[in-house]
Amino acid sequence: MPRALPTVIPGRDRPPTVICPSMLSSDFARLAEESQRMIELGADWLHLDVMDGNFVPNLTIGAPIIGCLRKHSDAFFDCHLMVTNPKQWIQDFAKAGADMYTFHIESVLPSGEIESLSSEHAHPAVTELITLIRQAGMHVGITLKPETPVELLFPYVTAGLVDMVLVMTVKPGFGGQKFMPEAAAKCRVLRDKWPHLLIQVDGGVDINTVATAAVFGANVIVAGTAILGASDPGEAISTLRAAVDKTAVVP
Ligand SMILES: O=C(CO)[C@@H](O)[C@H](O)COP(=O)(O)O
Repeated sequence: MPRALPTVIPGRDRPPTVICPSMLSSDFARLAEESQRMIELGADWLHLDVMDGNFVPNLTIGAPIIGCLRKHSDAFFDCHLMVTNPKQWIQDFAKAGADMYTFHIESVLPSGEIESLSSEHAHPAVTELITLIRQAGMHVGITLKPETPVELLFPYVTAGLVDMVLVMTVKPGFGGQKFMPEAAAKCRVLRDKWPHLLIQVDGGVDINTVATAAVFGANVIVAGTAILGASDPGEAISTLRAAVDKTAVVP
């Protein structure tokens, strides 16, 4: 069983704020220590970026490292798969102790077809992948690159097939890039349609840009440089959380 997802607080217009340091910005040689430190400083989840050097031009960690980390941490492992074949790694990640398995829709849909695909009908390859992730005992996250239309995700959210949508606010592949507000605007479209959906943003999120993401409706915040690169990461976590909480309407 994966660790539980946050539940909606009565009277609030969206699910609770979840702060996820991106461990891509940590010293990988000290991953266990750094992960422990993030949780002690108030982080909710650990965001683990998995890159295969093919889907994106960078290579990071895979299931073996995540399995090693699991021996040192009971935290929620939020795994973002930037890989060409997400189906290939499902069992390995489930065994390694991943809680959330977030895949890119672009890695499942044939690239030449993305523009012409319907936003009304689910694609069988995507639903099959979602079923396999769930059967393996993980929560399901779906994500998209900044240039991919958000409407392509609608069939899976409408059908209640996914637990979280990750809106990428940079081109996936590297930490330390500039936040793209036009990509973050996809959160508004999702939040208006699904008030209780977990909506995650990732890429260039810091104390200056987080309010934009939160006003658009994001409640799950990934930050690498802004937390792990801060002189006081605990303060950075609190500041990000407070900025998001401030935008949540309490009637
Ligand atoms: O997935 C990615 C990059 O592809 C991110 O998780 C980055 O690691 C975020 O880093 P910052 O932009 O916050 O430095």
